[in-house]
Amino acid sequence: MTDSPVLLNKHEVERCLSYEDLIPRLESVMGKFSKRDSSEIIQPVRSVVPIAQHNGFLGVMPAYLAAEGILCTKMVTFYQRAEGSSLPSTQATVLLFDPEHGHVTAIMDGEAITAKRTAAVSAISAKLFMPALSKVLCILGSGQQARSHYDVFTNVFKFKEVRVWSRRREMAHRFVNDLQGPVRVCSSVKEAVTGADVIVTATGASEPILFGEWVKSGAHVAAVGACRPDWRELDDVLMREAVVYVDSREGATAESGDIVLSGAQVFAELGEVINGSFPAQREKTTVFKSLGMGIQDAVSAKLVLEKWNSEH
Ligand SMILES: NC(=O)c1ccc[n+]([C@@H]2O[C@H](COP(=O)([O-])OP(=O)(O)OC[C@H]3O[C@@H](n4cnc5c(N)ncnc54)[C@H](O)[C@@H]3O)[C@@H](O)[C@H]2O)c1
Ligand SMILES: O=C(O)[C@@H]1CCCCN1
Repeated sequence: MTDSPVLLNKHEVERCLSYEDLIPRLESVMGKFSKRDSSEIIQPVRSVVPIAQHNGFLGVMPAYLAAEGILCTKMVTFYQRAEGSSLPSTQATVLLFDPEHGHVTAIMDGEAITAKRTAAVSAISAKLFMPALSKVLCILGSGQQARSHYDVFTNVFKFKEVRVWSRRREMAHRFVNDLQGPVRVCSSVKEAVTGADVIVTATGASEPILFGEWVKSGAHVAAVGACRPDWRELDDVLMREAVVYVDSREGATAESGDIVLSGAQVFAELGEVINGSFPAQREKTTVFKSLGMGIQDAVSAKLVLEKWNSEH
């Protein structure tokens, strides 16, 4: 008989996962992924089941990291919510397995993992691609991802000014009221992004909200939303003028409306830059198009379980 799986709720997962531990693990696994060595990492593009009646999707995200002994899958639902809805748009559960025997070792909340690992990967992109003397950070959106991006970006970097825009101004004010530091609420995307060095787009938009004509030359955009092949956050001008980096080329080709519909060329994966096989073109306008990967959830879940095991 195997032991029952460990069950970890959102609070426990949040407590056991620090950006300090997460960032180097993500850099390492994304570098390994980009070597495409299937004896080391297997991670197919996620399977997505549309839930058309309810404007939602179910995604299944398996990954096997042989050398680290991690077998994992995340199951994630994401919905386009009506404006004003208080329901979360993204919900997830992560399962860790014993790779040798196949039983489940842990079942944990995936919302905290999704929030933190996505923001940590965006911070890695900013570390590589943002202008050398970046002073102004702008966040578009005021939901879960906006919050985790605020946390890690203000922790890892020192910005002189942080701005936020949300389609409902009162939500931007609520976002700011929950934070410690000063943040300027902007009333339009144009106002928010003008002159910004780093722009995070973390919205549920399915049409472009960020236009290239507003983006300062040399700025870095970490684009987190628009994770369906017919959804957009960024316009064609921005996509065609920027140097475009992605987390996974296969994922981007299958799922990113910003890439597929604009016809933009992908320059490199983040892992390829980490490995030194492609350069970080920091002096140019850059877009990091994030879609999310099972390997990111897998190393995050392993960190959570290691920390929890060390305490019990
Ligand atoms: N790249 C990844 O790995 C990854 C991971 C998780 C979530 N996401 C995506 O990131 C986005 C944000 O996720 P979240 O969990 O923060 O969601 P959330 O529901 O907590 O927040 C969504 C934000 O987007 C805004 N928004 C919704 N529709 C909009 C529209 N049409 N125009 C402008 N703003 C709009 C909302 O007002 C809110 O501020 C979603 O698209 C989600 O699918 C990506
Ligand atoms: O990688 C993820 O977890 C997310 C879930 C929501 C849609 C986009 N990708």
